[in-house]
Amino acid sequence: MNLDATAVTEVEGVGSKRAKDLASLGIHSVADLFAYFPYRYEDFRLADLTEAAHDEKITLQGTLFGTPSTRWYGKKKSRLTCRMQVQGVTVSLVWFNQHFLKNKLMPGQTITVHGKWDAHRLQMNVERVFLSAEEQQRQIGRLEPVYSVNASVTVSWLRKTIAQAFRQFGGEIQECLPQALLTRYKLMERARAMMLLHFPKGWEEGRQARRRMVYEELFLYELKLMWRRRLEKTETAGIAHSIDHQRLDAFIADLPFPLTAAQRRVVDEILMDMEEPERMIRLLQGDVGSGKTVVAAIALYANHLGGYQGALMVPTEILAEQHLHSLKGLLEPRGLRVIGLTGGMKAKERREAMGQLQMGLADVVVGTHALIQEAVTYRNLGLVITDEQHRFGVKQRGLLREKGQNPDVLYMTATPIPRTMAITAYGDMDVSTIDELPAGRLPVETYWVKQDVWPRVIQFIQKQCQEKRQAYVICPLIEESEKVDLQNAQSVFEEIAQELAPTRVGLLHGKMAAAEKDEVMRSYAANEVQVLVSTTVVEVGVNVPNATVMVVYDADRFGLAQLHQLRGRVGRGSGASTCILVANPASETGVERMRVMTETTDGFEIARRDLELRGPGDFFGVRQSGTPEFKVADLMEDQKVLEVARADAQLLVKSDVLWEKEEYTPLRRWLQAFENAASIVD
Ligand SMILES: Nc1ncnc2c1ncn2[C@@H]1O[C@H](COP(=O)(O)OP(=O)(O)OP(=O)(O)O)[C@@H](O)[C@H]1O
Repeated sequence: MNLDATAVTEVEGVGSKRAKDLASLGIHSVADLFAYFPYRYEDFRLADLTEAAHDEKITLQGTLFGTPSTRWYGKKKSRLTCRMQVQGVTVSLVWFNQHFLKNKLMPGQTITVHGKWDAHRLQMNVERVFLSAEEQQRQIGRLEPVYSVNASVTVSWLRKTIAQAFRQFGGEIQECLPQALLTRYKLMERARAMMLLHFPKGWEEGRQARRRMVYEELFLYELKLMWRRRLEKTETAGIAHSIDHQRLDAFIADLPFPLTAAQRRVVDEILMDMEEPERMIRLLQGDVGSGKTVVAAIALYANHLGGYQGALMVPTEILAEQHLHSLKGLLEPRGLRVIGLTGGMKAKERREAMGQLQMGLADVVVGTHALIQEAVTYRNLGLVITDEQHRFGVKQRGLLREKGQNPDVLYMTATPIPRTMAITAYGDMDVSTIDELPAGRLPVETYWVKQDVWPRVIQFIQKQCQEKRQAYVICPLIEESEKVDLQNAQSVFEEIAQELAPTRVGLLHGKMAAAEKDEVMRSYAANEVQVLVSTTVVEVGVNVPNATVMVVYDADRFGLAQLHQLRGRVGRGSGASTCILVANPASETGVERMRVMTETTDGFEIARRDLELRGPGDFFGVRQSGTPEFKVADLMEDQKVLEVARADAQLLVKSDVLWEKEEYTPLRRWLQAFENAASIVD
């Protein structure tokens, strides 16, 4: 029996109305119902009063004494109190708006209560009460599942429905993991684990059930990634680039600076991949300012030497402009033709650029998403380098494949992420890391100041400008408060322009026309404008090495990853740089963020602290879409399991047993179903 194909209406007590309610929670089949796990458990084990923590929910059993009393607040609101002797201590019980209980509470009676414990007043705010002996016996020691529900479904109805589903269909739950893995990790069977996750008999059993389901979830996830990678690598043959190493080495030797050891290493990794006939799908991660652009330029040149066109795709037009400029500088002296292609270009220019790509007149193109739109065709695209921000997913790779192109792909990310995150987010890629900054870089001195010293911050900027340095002043802008934020940026701009006159100050924000933005950015890069007041459009990738001051206004409104990116806009040359965070944080997290920023400039460390402060869900929410929400696994807690599951999946994808042994049939089916779907979904 296929539980995925069994509708919830097959469960007794679920009619079409109820099925609709369940659908609103994303539950359609019996399998969905089983996989709708509780997010926590109500604990009905009796608490030890000496250990009960303040504000925690606990369960107590004791003997009532004295008479309960009710106090009324108006006609509807009441507060019922009663005293109870528990483990030799007198505690007070409080019920809100349940005056009708008064007659049921008899002095001398033993009852069990559950609710929030106030350890200072020795008082419980009672949520559940169990009066009869049978009721108490049934409830004490239980762990009751709590589900996330909405207005149309209650927790208790869901609990009952899931229990009913187990009675009818629990026996149909199929094992999906091979026996070898179950034995190796002493994992319990799938059916039992699912049952116990919903209805644990005790904590230890619950823990074991969870362990099993976490492993399964992470293993299947990794297996899917490994499988996708294998499909892409083997079934779609890549390009075995033939690279003229002599000319490439000459190019590298002619760069204005020697490569760092880390750059050299990642260049070798990339070249090796390119020379292989298998398709390259590689992630290049490096901290801000670590010099990824030049690595990209080298790869593009190598690709050209093998006779192919290359593309560099970036998230904003400003960046496209900047990279176009620097790639032209590096590659045109070598005889390459480098062109730009963005959505903001005039129709005629666009047509011209597209024509050059189609005819093979252009060797390298730099642009935004416009690069892979349907109308754009390439003569022979051999390498696409792209930015993490708009992940060039399976869908986009498919788009190119449909055009008969199967280029190598290199992703660049300036948000270094901890290893576990990299494994989950980029599990289907190889990873190269630049873990070293160019020599001579001074760490950016970072200060956190309160808003009342703003005039002194302006003075500081002025002083730097007198020394011919440049400064950024960044103001937050978010959609919800866009209007006010824009006004704010505007008035900060006016204030600074006035204070610093005749120093030239520029303003940049996302609402400006593309040409206007380009012009402001160009004049800033050329040092015609010395101070740039901007909303976050400069966050990623902008490179103006002469800028040495970064002021972030209302810094607590930015996340850590963003602050790190912003700070990375300075300290890109040999001059000493300063970052000033102006903030009066309203929350503890805000304070903590400021603290982290002043304590470290290491992007990996900041990513780790960010993760601690926000939890992985959020981390991905901002940076990545398309990263899975796990049902049971928790990336922070289950890192080790993830690593193990990944290694197991990697091994299995390469091994023959997957295809030959009977016990692997469920996994095989699962992968094949996924293979069929892979062409439709990303
Ligand atoms: N090996 C090197 N030695 C000295 N300077 C270097 C070296 N590599 C790169 N640079 C310079 O360092 C600066 C930063 O490089 P780049 O713009 O490539 O950084 P990035 O890794 O793209 O950083 P971000 O992600 O912050 O934009 C540039 O001005 C570049 O010319």
